[in-house]
Amino acid sequence: MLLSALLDEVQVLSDYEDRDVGTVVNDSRNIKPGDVFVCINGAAADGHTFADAALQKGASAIVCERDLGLKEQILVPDTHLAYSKMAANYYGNPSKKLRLIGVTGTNGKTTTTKLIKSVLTGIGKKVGLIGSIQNEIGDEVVHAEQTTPDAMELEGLYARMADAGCEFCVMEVSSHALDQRRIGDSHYEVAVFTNLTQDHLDYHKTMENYFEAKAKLFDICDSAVINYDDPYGQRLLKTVSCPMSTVSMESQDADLHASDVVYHPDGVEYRFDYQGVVSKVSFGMPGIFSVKNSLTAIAVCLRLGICIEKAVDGINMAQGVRGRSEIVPTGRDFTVICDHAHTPDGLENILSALKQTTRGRLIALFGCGGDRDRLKRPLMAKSSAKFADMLIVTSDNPRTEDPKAIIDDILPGLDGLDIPYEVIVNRKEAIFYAVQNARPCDTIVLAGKGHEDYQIIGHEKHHFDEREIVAEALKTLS
Ligand SMILES: CC(=O)N[C@H]1[C@@H](OP(=O)(O)OP(=O)(O)OC[C@H]2O[C@@H](n3ccc(=O)[nH]c3=O)[C@H](O)[C@@H]2O)O[C@H](CO)[C@@H](O)[C@@H]1O[C@H](C)C(=O)N[C@@H](C)C(=O)N[C@H](CCC(=O)O)C(=O)O
Ligand SMILES: Nc1ncnc2c1ncn2[C@@H]1O[C@H](COP(=O)(O)OP(=O)(O)OP(=O)(O)O)[C@@H](O)[C@H]1O
Ligand SMILES: N[C@H](CCC[C@H](N)C(=O)O)C(=O)O
Ligand SMILES: [Mg+2]
Repeated sequence: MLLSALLDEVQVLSDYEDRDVGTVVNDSRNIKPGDVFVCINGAAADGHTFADAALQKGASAIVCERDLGLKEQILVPDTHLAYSKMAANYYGNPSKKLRLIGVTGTNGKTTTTKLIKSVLTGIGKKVGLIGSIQNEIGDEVVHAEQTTPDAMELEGLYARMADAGCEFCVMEVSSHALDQRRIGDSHYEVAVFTNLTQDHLDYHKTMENYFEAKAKLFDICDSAVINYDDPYGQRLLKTVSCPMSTVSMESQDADLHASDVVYHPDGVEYRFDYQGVVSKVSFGMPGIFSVKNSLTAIAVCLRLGICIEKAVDGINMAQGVRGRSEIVPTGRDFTVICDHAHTPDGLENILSALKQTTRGRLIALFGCGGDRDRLKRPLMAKSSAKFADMLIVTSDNPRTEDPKAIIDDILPGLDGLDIPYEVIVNRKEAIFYAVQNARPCDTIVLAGKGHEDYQIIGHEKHHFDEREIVAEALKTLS
């Protein structure tokens, strides 16, 4: 591809000689001869320091933000932006061939995107999906390493979706991706805001920065669906200028308002009113957030022009989502639930929901991810203690942190609270303990890892599937 074509619509501040180049790469370790290396000043390193290494591996051009004194350099004002635009150019701007739906918010992105895809697929549409569990091109599954992938991977996925005939792409848009401009010039037919509660302050530092990152999605969309009950949702309502629908469980002022909610151990039922038409939903995932996420998915479908009956039918037929309130079979008189709650708000939601349907003790097993927001750790303990009868504090993905030090950050959240708890650092041993000590009618919630089938210790991923571990633990029972 010609360098000039790759740089189409990229603001370039220096002269360069046009030539054929290879692909666009932002990691010097992956350079092949002829590639263009883009220097990104990241959280852990400054890509500009790897320009020489990239040249030694045969890079044909170096895109950078500051003068490196190299004849191969191409100066741009913002390399994040240049990288994502070059990625789009490399793949022929495939997002323009798709109807994009972007979902952002602290919790509920994976569940809501899955539900939207489910409704669209149910009416015969071919749909791509990008998110934390996996990426999907119709029925084809593509491994996902991140919630919102790096720009080259993202544009590559868009291209595969467009080639495969997908009309829609439903995607989770993380605050990191918005901040790092991984999504480039993607433009969304519908942008969705689920909620904003504490997470990722290691990266964003303040809730205000975190909110501002999320709010960027609403500058690049044709229409929006916003959670009316969330204080940050209320702030968005005042600033977003495109057409929008609001969803609420609390206020009749919202465009879609859920009422007459009935919680079952395995699902929810509710009614909602939309422009004077009352519809009834019966959705097979439990908990208050299942009402919120399904109502949000319905609002998105209405924005896409799908009729209300088809949207509601789609939700009524939708399957649960892996690792979200997932019941792990035990064949015993106690229940094990595997859930991805990994924030104070997520834990409060799952545990308050299960409290209503648990006749025995509600036991919450959780840890906190390493190399992630430290400030949320004691708050997660406090949230769990609000509704659980007993806690088992253990590890999540310790990553490069000492698991015991993470637990030391969690425990102060329990100071002064009268709740029994056990600390078992090894998560497998903790799950064994929970299963071996379960009593009739207890519910054990394995929180935090959900769909993950691995545990990250240091920089390594080890196979760790909670469903398998529960099955192993059950075999030890008499
Ligand atoms: C904090 C964060 O988001 N970091 C992401 C970011 O890395 P970065 O730009 O900060 O990279 P860096 O390590 O500082 O290096 C700077 C530059 O030097 C380059 N480099 C580095 C070393 C070298 O030898 N040569 C070289 O060229 C790097 O490739 C990079 O371009 O860009 C990288 C490429 O896209 C990502 O892989 C990386 O994700 C890291 C692994 C990560 O853990 N991200 C998490 C926090 C994340 O993004 N999570 C959200 C989920 C949020 C949610 O929904 O809850 C997500 O969207 O997945
Ligand atoms: N609307 C919601 N509000 C609050 N909590 C929710 C909501 N939906 C789901 N949850 C809780 O949060 C957990 C994570 O949900 P989900 O995976 O859908 O969120 P996410 O935004 O995709 O998370 P991630 O940050 O990992 O991408 C669920 O397992 C559930 O416990
Ligand atoms: N998308 C979230 C997922 C967290 C999952 C939890 N298991 C953890 O490792 O903290 C993150 O990357 O922060
Ligand atoms: Mg997700």
